[in-house]
Amino acid sequence: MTTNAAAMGPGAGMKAPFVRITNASLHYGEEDESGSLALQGFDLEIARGEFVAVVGPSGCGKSTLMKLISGLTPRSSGHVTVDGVDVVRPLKTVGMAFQNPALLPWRTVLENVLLPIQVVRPHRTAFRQDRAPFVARAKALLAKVGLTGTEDRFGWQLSGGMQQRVSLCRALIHEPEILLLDEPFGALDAFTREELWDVLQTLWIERGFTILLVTHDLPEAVFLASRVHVLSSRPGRVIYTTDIDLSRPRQQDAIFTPRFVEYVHDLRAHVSRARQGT
Ligand SMILES: Nc1ncnc2c1ncn2[C@@H]1O[C@H](COP(=O)(O)OP(=O)(O)OP(=O)(O)O)[C@@H](O)[C@H]1O
Repeated sequence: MTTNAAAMGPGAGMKAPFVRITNASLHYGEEDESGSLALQGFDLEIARGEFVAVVGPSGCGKSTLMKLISGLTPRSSGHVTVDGVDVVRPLKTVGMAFQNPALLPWRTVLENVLLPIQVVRPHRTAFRQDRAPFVARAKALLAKVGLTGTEDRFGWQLSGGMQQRVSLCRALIHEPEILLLDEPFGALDAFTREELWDVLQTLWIERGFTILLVTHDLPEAVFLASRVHVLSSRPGRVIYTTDIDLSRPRQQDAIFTPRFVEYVHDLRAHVSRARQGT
């Protein structure tokens, strides 16, 4: 593995793992044949501020990994800690975005972005007392992703790419320490997707939070992440890890360079082997 600090970005050089998963398993339902063993013998460490991507065959447990780290579904065995805290219930320090932006249609863009603040303690109480700082924060985030002027519109009045930008703002409004992204750009056309790569990379470079990105798109993983993990077929575990030693900020042209293509080919070979179970 390579460890070029310039390429690794804000999280580079920080040793203590922010996320630590040790020999974890996650079993849905009963632990007999009626259930489903999604993850087994799972080990993973993510440094604070690191941008990590996870790729692997369909159904190998990538989304389950998100649930494991966020505490939405508890592990069946092993250890999972985030910032040294045992994950046994849903964490408040997590922001999440999915392939489907799932904006509430009766709420405006601004109200959608503010939703986590209105739901999650302790922000809820502070919000009731004084909305202004939160509204200012939401507007600043919308400006950051190029959506100034859309605050009073509804999600269904926006394009898919714009909705996904709103979803990113909603995931970030409570200033989470870790952002979990489950194929957030999977439903978008190629040009919009690449625009959002830039938006996400800029947000990460500026704010330095930890990101775990699940994606089927290998160029997306290589463009965005500093480290990519490949999972085995179900039950998933990490079978291959590579550091992406490309300088930041990465430009769209980078995807045509031989080194970029080499990373993608290497990952494709490992995912292909994982699919075949070899
Ligand atoms: N709530 C659930 N109850 C039972 N089994 C589940 C549940 N959620 C996921 N599974 C099973 O766990 C396994 C891993 O699912 P998961 O969604 O984590 O995979 P994935 O890698 O994200 O899939 P994909 O790449 O297709 O999105 C699959 O076999 C799936 O059917």
